Order: sequence, then C-alpha cells, then structure tokens
Amino acid sequence: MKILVAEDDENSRHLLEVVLTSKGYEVASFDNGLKALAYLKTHPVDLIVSDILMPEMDGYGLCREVKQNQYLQKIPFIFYTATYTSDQDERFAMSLGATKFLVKPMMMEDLLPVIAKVIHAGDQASPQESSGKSHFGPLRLDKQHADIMRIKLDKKLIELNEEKQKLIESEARFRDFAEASADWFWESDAQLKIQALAGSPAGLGFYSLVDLAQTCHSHSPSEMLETLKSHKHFSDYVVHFIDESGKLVYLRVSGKPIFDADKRFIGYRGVGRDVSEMIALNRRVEFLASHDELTGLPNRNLFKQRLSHAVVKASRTNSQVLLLFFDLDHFKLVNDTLGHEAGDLLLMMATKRISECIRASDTLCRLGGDEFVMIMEDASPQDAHRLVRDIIAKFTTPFELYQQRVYCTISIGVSVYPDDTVDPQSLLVFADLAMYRAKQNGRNCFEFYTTNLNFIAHQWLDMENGIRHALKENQLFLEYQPQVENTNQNLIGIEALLRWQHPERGLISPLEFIKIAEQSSLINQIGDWVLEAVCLQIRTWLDQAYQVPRVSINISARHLRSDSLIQALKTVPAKYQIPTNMLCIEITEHALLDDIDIVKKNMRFIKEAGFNISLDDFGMGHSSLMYLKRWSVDEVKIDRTFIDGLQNSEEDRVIVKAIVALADALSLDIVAEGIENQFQADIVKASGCKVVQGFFYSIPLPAAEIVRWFKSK
Ligand SMILES: Nc1nc2c(ncn2[C@@H]2O[C@H](COP(=O)(O)OP(=O)(O)OP(=O)(O)O)[C@@H](O)[C@H]2O)c(=O)[nH]1
Repeated sequence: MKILVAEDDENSRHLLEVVLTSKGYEVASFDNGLKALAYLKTHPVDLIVSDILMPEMDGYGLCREVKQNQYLQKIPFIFYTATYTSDQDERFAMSLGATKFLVKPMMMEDLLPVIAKVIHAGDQASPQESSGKSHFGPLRLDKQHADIMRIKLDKKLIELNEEKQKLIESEARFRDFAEASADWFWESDAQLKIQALAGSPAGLGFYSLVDLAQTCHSHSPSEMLETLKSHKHFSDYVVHFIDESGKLVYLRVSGKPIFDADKRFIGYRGVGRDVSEMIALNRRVEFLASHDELTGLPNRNLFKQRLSHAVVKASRTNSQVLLLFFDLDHFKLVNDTLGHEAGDLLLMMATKRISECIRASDTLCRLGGDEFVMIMEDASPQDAHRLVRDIIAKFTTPFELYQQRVYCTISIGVSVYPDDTVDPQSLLVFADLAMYRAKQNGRNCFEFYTTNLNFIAHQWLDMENGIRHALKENQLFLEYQPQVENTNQNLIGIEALLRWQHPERGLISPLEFIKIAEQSSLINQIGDWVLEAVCLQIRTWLDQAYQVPRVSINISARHLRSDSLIQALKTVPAKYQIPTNMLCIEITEHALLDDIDIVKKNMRFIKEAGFNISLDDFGMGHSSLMYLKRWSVDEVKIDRTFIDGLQNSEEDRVIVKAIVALADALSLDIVAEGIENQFQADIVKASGCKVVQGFFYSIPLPAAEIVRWFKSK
C-alpha cells in the first residue's frame, strides 16, 4: 500500500514517513501540493494525507485537483491540519471531497487505525462518516513521541554540525601548515606521470618520476628506479629537472605509494621542496674550502694538493717544477691610506695582471694577504726567468684605485724542483726565502733560491733559539742613554736600551736580534722583560735616594697589538711602586698604522693610566699629524735619519725645523735623537729643539754609571 504525504513542515513529514514506513506502508512525501500532484499523475497511490497550509499549492488546492481528476478522484484524501481546525474549515474540506479531516497532533495509535480503515474502505466511505472529528473525536498525536523524535533529530543535527565544524577547522589547519611550509604536494598516476599540485615549480607536470629518478643525486638513479618499480616509500631523494624558463631546479622529494581498496597500486602521493639555493650554497661552501673568496684563486689547501701532485708527476716524467712566491711591496700602506676596500681591489687587479702573463698550465694560488704562489709544471728556470721579468714589468704601470693612481710593485722568489729540494713543503719555504731576499734587495725584483739563502734561514732559526735562551739565562741587560737640555745639559730623562751579552759571540747588536724577535711573539716576552727590569732598576735607584728622571722604554708594534700589554703595564709598575708618570712609553709611528681595536684599546689604557707617550721615529710615517691628534701623545722624537742628513741635506734641515715648529704649535715635547757631533747639535739647537740625545752628549751607560747624571736628594 502506498501513501502520499504532502506536508511542508520537515519534522512532521519525517515523523509521518518514519511511522508509516514502520507499519509497512510505502511512502512518497512532498513539501507542497504542486509536487504531490505531479507525482500523482504518474504514480498510483492508495491514500493521500495532506496538510492544508503549504507553499505553492495548499491542501485545499491539491484536494480540488485530485477530486476533479477522473483518474485520481477515487483516491481517499485525508486532511491532517494544525492550522485550519474550525468547523467551517472542516466543512469546506469535506465539500471538496475529502475522506477525513483530522486535527494535529494526534497520538500514533489513534492515527494509524484511521489510516488503515480509510485505505481498506477505499472510496466507499461516505462523506458523513468521514469526519475524523465526529467519528473518532479529536485525535491527538503522541506529543511526547514527537518531542523525542525532534530531540533526537536536533541532537543528530548538532552532532553533524559539530563534525562539519571540526572538518572545516582541520582542513584550515592543514591548509595553514601547507601554506607555511616550503614544501608542496604532488601526485602521480600508476604510470608514474607527475601531476604537480599547487605551489610546485612550473613545468614539473611534464615529467614522470622515472625522468626524475635518472637525475637522482642523493642516491644512485638505479636505486631510485628500483624503489619506484617496487612501489616502495621513498624519502628525501634529491633530483633535478629543467623548469619552464629553462632553469635547472633541484628538488628534494618524498613519496608514498597509494593503493586502492583492492590493493592495486594507483600512483604516488608526496611532498617536494625546491632545494636549488641550498645546493648552490653547498657548492659555494665546497668552493670556498678550496678557493679564495676575493680572487677566486685556489687557496692554500688546494695549492698544497696541486704542488704535491705536480711533484709526483715531475718525478715520474723526470721534469722540473718551478715554484714562484709573489708578495706585493708595501701593500699595507694601500690598506692604511686608502682603506681595506681599495686594498681588496688592488689584490684583484694584481691577480689579473699576474694571470695575464702566465701559461694555461700554470697554477696561480693565493696563500693569504698579499702573498701569491704559482706552480709551473714542466718548465725550466729560463721559463720562470722570462715570466718573472714580464710580471715585474707589468707592475710598473700604476693601478687605478677609486680614481687614485697607486704604484705597487712586486717581489718574487723562485725555487726549483728537484734542483733545490724534492720536498714540496721545503720548496715553498725556499721560494719564500728567495722572495724575502728580493725584499731585502730593495723590492720590485726577483731572486732564485740558493743554498746560501738556506744558510741564512738556519742562522735565523739559531738566533730565535738564542734569544729564548738569553731570556732564560739572564743574558739580556739594559743601558741608559741620557736625554738632556741642549742649553745647559740638564738631565731631562733617560732611555732604556736593550743589550744582549752572548757567552760566545759577545755583545750582539739589538739591530740584529730585535728584527728577528719581532717576527714572533718573542718580542712580547722581551718587552715584558724590559718593563720588569726598568721598574726594578728605578725602585733600586729610588731606594738609594737618587732623583730619578723619567725613563723611556720602547714597545714594539707587535706588543702594542697584544692582549698581554695592558696586564703588564697594570701590574709591573705597581709591584715596584713606580708612579706611571715616571715612565714614557715609546711607540713607533709604524706601530700605530695598525688601526685596529686592540691597538686603540691599549693606547687608551696607556694614556688613561698616566704613562707618557712618545712617538718614536717621527717623520718617517705617512700620517703623522693624524696620530699626534688621535693619540694625544706627549712627546715626539725626530727620526735619526733626519739628524744624519742635517750636514748634507737642506731638505732634512727644513724638515727638522718644520717638525720642531709643529711640536711647538701643538705644545708637545720634542727630542732629537742620534746627535753625534757639534754641527748637528748646533743646527738642532738653532731649529728650536730643546731636548737632545746622542753620542755627542753621552753614549748609553750601564745602570751603575748613569747615576752620575742623577742628582742626589
Ligand atoms: N685589503 C686586504 N688586506 C689584507 C687582506 N689580507 C691581509 N691583508 C693585509 O695585507 C697586509 C700584508 O702586509 P705585509 O705583506 O705584511 O706588508 P707590506 O706592507 O706588503 O710590506 P712588504 O711585504 O714588506 O713589502 C697586512 O696589513 C694585512 O692586514 C685582504 O684580504 N684584503
């Protein structure tokens, strides 16, 4: 039996559907009369249960249409209404041909028998007996039941809504993750053709996973192909492809095989990331491990490998290898006067000039700073000779550095395998020694290594060891040279001068050993030793009640750059209770050229701690005025080369005069050192310099003798 339900209220309609279906009726339900009528025209039904108030076509309209239709009019029609419930409404309904007029809500056990009865009675039911009201009395649906159904439905609806909300949130969360991640997603079909999804590099869709596997970098291509063939999971494989713009793009991909319900492979799904930048960075790091960043030349590491390689090859082929060691002359000056950037530019230009002279088979490397080396394989000393002459000639042309013309020459040393040595390490040392000799010979020239140079190197090493020994064995001592007023020879100060009494070689000139000590941290140990010895000596004199003048001590450039200087200056004078203003720290202008933080810090400390500062060798530097101002020095010492030149050089006389005038203008003390004769003494005096030092007044004296110059208290 089929019942058509026309009811616009969803809950009521659903309730009727559920109840009637549970009783074995077939139910077709519609939310308005028009739809119900359309259905009736094509489908046979046994009963119509209709609400009255509905959109489009109400229950009255539907009943009228049914009862006027010859094919439908026999279908029993029950009105089931909650709105139109008056007698008048019922009368009207019955007049349209309705079988029953029932008022909502009715209890189910009341409604169902009525429906059953109407169906079985068919259209024989008389209009009189078809009034629900009159026959059954007012029927009421079980309100409780309806409420339970509604609550259940509402609960279901809330649950559905909650699940929908969770789904929306989870989708949004995953979208956020995906958007925040540099990874993008891809899929492939069973044939491994890639369908790249949003965010993936342009053009990837033209590739298959097999194409990518052929380019695999992180694993072997065959391994990746095997993984794909056996439909296995893969993770972080690095591959590459050419994108739409023709750019080589490196990808890191991971993929998971996907199977359908029947466990058939249907493709891969995975993530990918563009790692081109990372790969480029890696390559750069690898490059920098073996190359110099500034010039792009092989660095010391790669040089060593190449040299060993060249030597091995030459020993096999019985050929020669020449090693050239280049060092720019006075390069430091360019940094100091024009700045580090200009220095860098010069290094690049110098690289270009050298490179223009060399053969394709030669390897030019940068060792660091302004030092370059070159390996000439399968070459003769004559080849090297020609080459170094060319290079030196190239460096006679000035360099253009930021609109400034700068002259920078080059010194070159050459050593030869196997003639000089078969050991690559020694080959480098020998080329360096030869270069050093070229510097000593006045720079802007070259030297080939000779065994004589090696002898010099050994001497050097011996001297270093000797100085260490001298420090330990107390072979060093001090002499003191007076600084006096040139008008009355009054003592103004004394300069402590270092001496070395060697047990076999006798007195060794400081010129000889200080230069060597300055090449290593030995000079700092010597500086510390001098400070300690001077302070101890002053304390002894003071205890002996001498009036001790100010004592000058020399601090080397290297010591001024060291962290340990402040510590020594803080502790040693304090230990002997020597006031800091009794000491004058002599610093060469050259030492201040290293305009670095540690020098600034040390200079600031020296000034603030109350030591006097004297600028030694004044006039030899290049930015003298700048240093006077910056470091607020107390005294300048005119360099002895100007004093030497006083006799013959008008220029030197003018310079000395100018320096004295400058010192006067800046209220600085000035000392002329190295005065050896009356002539020099007179000129210096005439130029206005009041304090003098030199053999003419007194040679440096041992501590026991200098006291003759002191006044007793
Ligand atoms: N601009 C620049 N300077 C550097 C670089 N590396 C080292 N230097 C500087 O290069 C200078 C090397 O100077 P040296 O070779 O010792 O001295 P020089 O002035 O060339 O003197 P000679 O070699 O005796 O003629 C030092 O001042 C270093 O600070 C660099 O990469 N760029």
